[in-house]
Amino acid sequence: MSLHHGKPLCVSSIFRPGLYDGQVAIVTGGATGIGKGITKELLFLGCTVVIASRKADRLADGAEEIRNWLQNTGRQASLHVLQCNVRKEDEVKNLISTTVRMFGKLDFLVNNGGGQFLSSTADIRLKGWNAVVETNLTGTFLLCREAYNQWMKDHGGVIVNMAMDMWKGYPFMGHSGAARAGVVNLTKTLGVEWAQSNVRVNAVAPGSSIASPTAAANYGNANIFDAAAVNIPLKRTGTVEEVSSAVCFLLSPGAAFITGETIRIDGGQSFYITPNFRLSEDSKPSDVYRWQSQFDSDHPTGTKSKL
Ligand SMILES: CCC/C=C/C(=O)SCCNC(=O)CCNC(=O)[C@H](O)C(C)(C)COP(=O)([O-])OP(=O)([O-])OC[C@H]1O[C@@H](n2cnc3c(N)ncnc32)[C@H](O)[C@@H]1OP(=O)([O-])[O-]
Ligand SMILES: NC(=O)C1=CN([C@@H]2O[C@H](COP(=O)(O)OP(=O)(O)OC[C@H]3O[C@@H](n4cnc5c(N)ncnc54)[C@H](OP(=O)(O)O)[C@@H]3O)[C@@H](O)[C@H]2O)C=CC1
Repeated sequence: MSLHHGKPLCVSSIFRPGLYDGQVAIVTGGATGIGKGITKELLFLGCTVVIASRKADRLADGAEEIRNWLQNTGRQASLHVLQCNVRKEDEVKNLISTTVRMFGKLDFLVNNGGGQFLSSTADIRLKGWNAVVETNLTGTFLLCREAYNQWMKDHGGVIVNMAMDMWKGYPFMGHSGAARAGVVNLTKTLGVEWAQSNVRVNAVAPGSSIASPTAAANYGNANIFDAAAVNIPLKRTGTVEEVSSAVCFLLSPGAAFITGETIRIDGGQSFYITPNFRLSEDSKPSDVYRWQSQFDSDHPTGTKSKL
């Protein structure tokens, strides 16, 4: 246990220290929110981690914070930063080839980077639809394909993709719901196709409830995640650590016989009834369709013929 301002810093990864010694991982979106949590835990467990996303300043700030955090645990971070927009094929190719060149291998890929904006589906412009689908589905596809073709096909590896609570559709995030459903399906396909190369491919599906300041800023509402708690059977929002531990499990030998799977991390939210974003209270009941009885002669459109 190391000291932090004279006090022991409590680090509580459930996994054994050194579990990922000598391993190399890429975590997209690894400088903020959930991705930062995953990066910290992988580093703490001994992994070399490359974090990658669009914004250089975000990557630099996140890396500095992570390095300081890890130093307080008494470990040296093998943390590296590469700029990459997952929507750009050349940048994805470069991310994988640079990582393999620098570290000699690639054991883990965590496709965490992504997101969307809130909008009724009727109002989404084609450019916005494409931006969200390219970020979440096409970006995941490109990273998986390049990781496989450039390294994992011949050496094995583990991939974890990011889905969301879109199981009942996702009102006001129709673009992302559709893209993440695609990610879940792609995960199953790759789990089967790449099993022959000893590559496992799984996903996690956090509920709409993993509080992080960067995520909340995306919606211009710092409290957006608090509203979710009433809809969660476990009666609270989730933490980045709770997503990270599921990711670390899927990457670990403990999950050696799991592939093509998506794990829900949502406190039971997706099995419960209410979505985060509700329809207008003004909406009227919909039209009813029913058979009319042959005796219903009073009904203006009733039929007297036998059904
Ligand atoms: C809370 C519930 C659960 C939370 C789950 C989470 O995931 S938390 C994680 C939360 N974190 C994240 O989600 C972070 C990552 N997310 C993002 O960076 C963005 O949401 C992105 C995915 C749209 C990419 O953005 P970008 O800047 O690279 O995109 P671009 O410049 O290439 O073109 C974009 C086009 O999309 C449209 N459009 C964009 N915004 C809006 C809007 N507010 N309104 C309407 N439309 C909007 C617009 O058409 C625009 O083009 P235009 O018509 O203006 O020429
Ligand atoms: N928080 C939640 O409740 C939930 C989150 N999720 C998903 O989990 C993931 C992490 O979200 P969270 O940490 O909460 O939110 P953040 O907004 O903090 O994280 C999003 C990350 O993705 C990166 N990113 C966005 N677009 C791209 C791109 N085109 N190329 C590369 N990187 C990109 C961003 O970095 P940069 O801006 O530098 O590119 C940022 O680091 C996302 O996919 C999100 O949609 C899913 C369900 C629920």
